[in-house]
Amino acid sequence: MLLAIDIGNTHTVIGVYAGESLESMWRIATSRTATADELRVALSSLFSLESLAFEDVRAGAVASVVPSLTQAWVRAVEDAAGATPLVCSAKTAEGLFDADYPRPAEIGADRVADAVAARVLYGAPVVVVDFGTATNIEVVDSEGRFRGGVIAPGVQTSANALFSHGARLPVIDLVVPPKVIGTSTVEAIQAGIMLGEADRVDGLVRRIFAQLGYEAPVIATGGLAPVVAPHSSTITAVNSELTLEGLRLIAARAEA
Ligand SMILES: Nc1ncnc2c1ncn2[C@@H]1O[C@H](COP(=O)(O)OP(=O)(O)O)[C@@H](O)[C@H]1O
Ligand SMILES: CC(C)(COP(=O)(O)O)[C@@H](O)C(=O)NCCC(=O)O
Ligand SMILES: [K+]
Repeated sequence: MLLAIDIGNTHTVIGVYAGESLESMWRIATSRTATADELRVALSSLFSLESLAFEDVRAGAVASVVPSLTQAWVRAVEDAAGATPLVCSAKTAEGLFDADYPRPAEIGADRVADAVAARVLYGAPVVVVDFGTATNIEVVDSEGRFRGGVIAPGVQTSANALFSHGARLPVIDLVVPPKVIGTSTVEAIQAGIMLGEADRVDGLVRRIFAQLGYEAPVIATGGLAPVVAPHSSTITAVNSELTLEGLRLIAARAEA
């Protein structure tokens, strides 16, 4: 089995693969100050919850965008599974990740994994929109090369900024309102945040197509993808496992 861990700024997603099949997937809160011991305890409870055994883990792969947690997770996987995980980056994904980009080392590991999975699973060209703490877009051109993309505030991040600066504004649920013209404060904010997000992505994707000179399938992933994607006119598929799939592909290639 492969233990794949995607450490995002808000959530850490943990996947257990048997070959190409994702057997278990858990989403836990990312705590920036967690220690390797705490992470090992978390891993061990999740494993026992589904009667999985550490002995069956043969390899690990980690994509981290939270530098303070990378080593803690590496140690937790080593302690639990006895295997040193591959740490995903533009460099360790070499062979699967071809970047036409000035400084590949600065690309977030989740973006590398997303781009790899999208190209392998959907072909090139392809665009990924990852709705997390940030809403980021990855562009893979018709030659299969990562060309760069977009980093914008994520849905919850934008909403938080609005609440903290508007003295009279209530906290809202991140759901899409029935109509764009809000007839209450809550609906008006939901229209601004949720429909605004779908339209912002569509506008950015159209600009990306214009720059490339051609269109491409657009794959949505990240916590809020299922909520926003139905309201977008450019997103063609939702794949909530895209980042984990990228880790699986990168780890498989590193082993071969
Ligand atoms: N399963 C879910 N259902 C609804 N909203 C979610 C879910 N998971 C995450 N979110 C929302 O998406 C935001 C960030 O998503 P996530 O993909 O976890 O970010 P990151 O990859 O940056 O950790 C969270 O702030 C939360 O509001
Ligand atoms: C863009 C990100 C903040 C997205 O993180 P997430 O929303 O998944 O928590 C992350 O990929 C990151 O820190 N990237 C480094 C900068 C870059 O990719 O250019
Ligand atoms: K993201």
